[in-house]
Amino acid sequence: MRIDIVTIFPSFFDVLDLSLLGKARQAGLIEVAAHDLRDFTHDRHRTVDDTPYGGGAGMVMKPAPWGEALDSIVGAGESDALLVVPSPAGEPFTQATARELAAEQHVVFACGRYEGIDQRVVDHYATRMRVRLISLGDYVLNGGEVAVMAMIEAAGRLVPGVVGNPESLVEESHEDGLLEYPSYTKPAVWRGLEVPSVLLSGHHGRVAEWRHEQQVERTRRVRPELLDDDRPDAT
Ligand SMILES: NC(=O)c1ccno1
Repeated sequence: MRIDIVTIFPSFFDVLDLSLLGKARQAGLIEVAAHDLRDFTHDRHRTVDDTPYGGGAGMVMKPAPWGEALDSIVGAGESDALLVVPSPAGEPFTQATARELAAEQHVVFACGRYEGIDQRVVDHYATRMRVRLISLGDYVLNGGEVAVMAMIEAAGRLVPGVVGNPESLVEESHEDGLLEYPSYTKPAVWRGLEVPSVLLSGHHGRVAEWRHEQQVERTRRVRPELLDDDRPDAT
């Protein structure tokens, strides 16, 4: 999987050299490159924004630097790459979205700042490639960088070979539509709190049943909307 990120803060993504994703990059499972949008400006101040047509507060990111930056990544014609633009106006980012991104060969992330990117950038590239506006949630960030970091983390860990034990990806929140069950490790008693006895029973069938019950109970309590009516275990 190849990831390109266009941002005015490329060093923000230096952290991707660490931990699991860092190892995945060293192993060649994921390639990541951050590009400075200001490298695609031509004035002394390396200007990337201007006042909005129609007035209003804030500044809008100019289309020209974006066009040069994105063309430097995907070329001048059509592209099979996916352009992702983090935006509060986008579709919700879910585990299913993470899986979809993980299956892509090439994802280009466009990190907007200020009041956003001139709409014509999205409109133009939508004629040449797939474009998705994606939102982390119903709140506004100062820019797309934090959202892109979360998306890269969520999708990157699903790329085959990145996580050592693929089994650990299966029993996680949202993978099967439920929140994950509570986990425990040694000691069996900690500050007077005991590990549920079923987990000490060695009876795998009972442990699996208890864990599923815990998933349904936690989901019903915290995220009842995830328990759609036709789930057999939603009753
Ligand atoms: N909610 C979001 O994903 C977002 C992206 C940029 N600003 O907000």
